[in-house]
Amino acid sequence: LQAKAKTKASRRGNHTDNGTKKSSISAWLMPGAAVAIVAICFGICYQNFAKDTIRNEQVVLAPANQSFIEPTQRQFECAKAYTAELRHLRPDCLPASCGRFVHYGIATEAEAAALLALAKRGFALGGGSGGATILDLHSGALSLGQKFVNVYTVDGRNGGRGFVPTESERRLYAGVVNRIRLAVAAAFKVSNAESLRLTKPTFFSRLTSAEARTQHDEYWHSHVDKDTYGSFHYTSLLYLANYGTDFTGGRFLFLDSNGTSTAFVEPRTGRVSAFTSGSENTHRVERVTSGQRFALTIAFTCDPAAAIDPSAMGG
Ligand SMILES: O=C(O)CCC(=O)C(=O)O
Ligand SMILES: [Fe+2]
Repeated sequence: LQAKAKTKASRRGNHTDNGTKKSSISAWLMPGAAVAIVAICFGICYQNFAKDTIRNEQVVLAPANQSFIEPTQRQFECAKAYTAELRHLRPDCLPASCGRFVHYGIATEAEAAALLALAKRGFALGGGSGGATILDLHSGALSLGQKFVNVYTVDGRNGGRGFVPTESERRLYAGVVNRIRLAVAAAFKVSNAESLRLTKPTFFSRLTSAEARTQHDEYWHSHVDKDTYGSFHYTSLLYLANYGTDFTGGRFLFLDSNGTSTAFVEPRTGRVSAFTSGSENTHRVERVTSGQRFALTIAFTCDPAAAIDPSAMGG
């Protein structure tokens, strides 16, 4: 994992974002590796494109930079490269239009609490030395200091790092993944929901205001998930902490092509934010200024070769 992380870090050095370096967190998350991170939310403000919600509630248009607290959805055109890739891969996985939504009720508060407990049990076995700690449920990659360990393969008796999700935690995770998958397919009017498959990395993140020690800690850079993670076509975030009480800062910002924030999401326990993963949804997470921000990243791919089994924790 360390080697992979280093490879990622070096690759990352080649990326630019308006002349500045790109997210280090993004670097960890590249395929095969450990993981990475970051965060955020889902806001909104594409008032010109507002259309409807997945429940057909009336949408209240908001001025730029205002967040949406109630379930809501925005639709707009996909980036050309995104559409071209999906059309080639699997046309029945294409969204009717690209967009983003924020929703409650996909996971109950009790379920979010149980997932947070699972995350904390894993994080207790490691912890990054900077502001970002991630635990990839699929690969087992866990931040430890400035490196990563594998919580599944490290011998718990010798290393004290055995991580064993219970059967009920495995079922909970797989159930939440499935519900989000169906919500994403419905929201974006994907003609064949079965064409959407979970992909990696799928990880818990804990973000704080601690000073960055490695590039992986720099979770606040602007990025496009499709570019960062390769296999992501639909990104979802299940938040496990509350903006304003558990932590400050740390909102999820959607950015326009000038890098200006046009909408944001305030993380709230149980809130699910989901969006198509192309450059139509360029985003970043604000730096956390106090407290701890917990989230679970669950993403879906249209590429059968990049699909993973939600119950296959540890590979
Ligand atoms: O945690 C979040 O709200 C967003 C994280 C993010 O952008 C990412 O992991 O790529
Ligand atoms: Fe992202």
